[in-house]
Amino acid sequence: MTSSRVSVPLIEARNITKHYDGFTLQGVSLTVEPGQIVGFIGQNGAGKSTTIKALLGIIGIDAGDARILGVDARGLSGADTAVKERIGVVFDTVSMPPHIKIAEVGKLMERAYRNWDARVFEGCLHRFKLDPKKAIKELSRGMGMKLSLACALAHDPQVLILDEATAGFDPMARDEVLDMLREFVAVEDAAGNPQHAILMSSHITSDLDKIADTVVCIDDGRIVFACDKDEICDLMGVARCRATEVEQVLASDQAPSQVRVLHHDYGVDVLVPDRFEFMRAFPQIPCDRVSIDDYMALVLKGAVLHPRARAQGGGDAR
Ligand SMILES: Nc1ncnc2c1ncn2[C@@H]1O[C@H](COP(=O)(O)OP(=O)(O)OP(=O)(O)O)[C@@H](O)[C@H]1O
Repeated sequence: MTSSRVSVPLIEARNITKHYDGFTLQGVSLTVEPGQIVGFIGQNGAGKSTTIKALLGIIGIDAGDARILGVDARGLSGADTAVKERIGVVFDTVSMPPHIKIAEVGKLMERAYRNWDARVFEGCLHRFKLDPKKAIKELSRGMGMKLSLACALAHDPQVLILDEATAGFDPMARDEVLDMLREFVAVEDAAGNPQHAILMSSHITSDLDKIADTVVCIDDGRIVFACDKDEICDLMGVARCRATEVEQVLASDQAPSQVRVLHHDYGVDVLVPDRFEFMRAFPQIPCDRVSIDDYMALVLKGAVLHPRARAQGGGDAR
């Protein structure tokens, strides 16, 4: 942020609850500030799409508060078109009539959106190598997603909400899309204040490693962590220990009050808060950069040990 101005979240969920038979979204809170890309992760069925639909007012919520651009999600469908135009949404499926051609999509969108920018749309088609003469039914899944993203960007949104929208991209297209998302979120007003933000759910955590500022993880309807991505990926480490080395690490002054560990057949992964300090203290133990996948596995499947409590006669806990 280049300004000391207090920024208002562009997307905000506060304690949202939604009950389905067999699943409950339980007090989900998340915020996306101007200039931020927030990655939303979690296992299949964890509640990502339900949260996104609740934020967009596509489904009703039982309790809590969901807002985009300050507008209550409950009133979003009836909101001013000007508000809806400022929200770009891409799901993992294309919901357009199968027989129409890409060029016709542009014409239809031009009529639907006041701020439609045909040059942005055509620029996206060019970058994505999409042929305007192709019909929707002739597009592969990845091509359909590219078209949806082109449409979302061309109506000049302030926020982009992407639900598994990068799943169909090949590696080259993926890098192109990540660049476009970075460009989108870098837009500032004349005073240098960021104007745009992105919330994107994804199972492709390597994409989030590259572009997310914050990573929010949901599991079984609850938020389990919301972390600064750089803190995970740049500072933390995962020490690949043998069983005997774990005791050594836990007994050291370096050990924090809680240590997350994940047992494998071949050893034990130990999450360390500062991998550079750890490598100085234990040069013989390999310690890697933590990927978002590693961190999620350690949090969701690992155990928490309390070395200091153990030293004083306490035990281990989940
Ligand atoms: N309309 C619905 N009626 C009943 N249950 C639903 C409905 N929509 C979603 N669910 C349930 O809510 C839970 C969360 O689903 P959701 O689609 O939010 O998960 P997700 O995290 O997006 O998963 P994935 O990564 O597989 O897309 C699942 O158990 C799902 O079966």
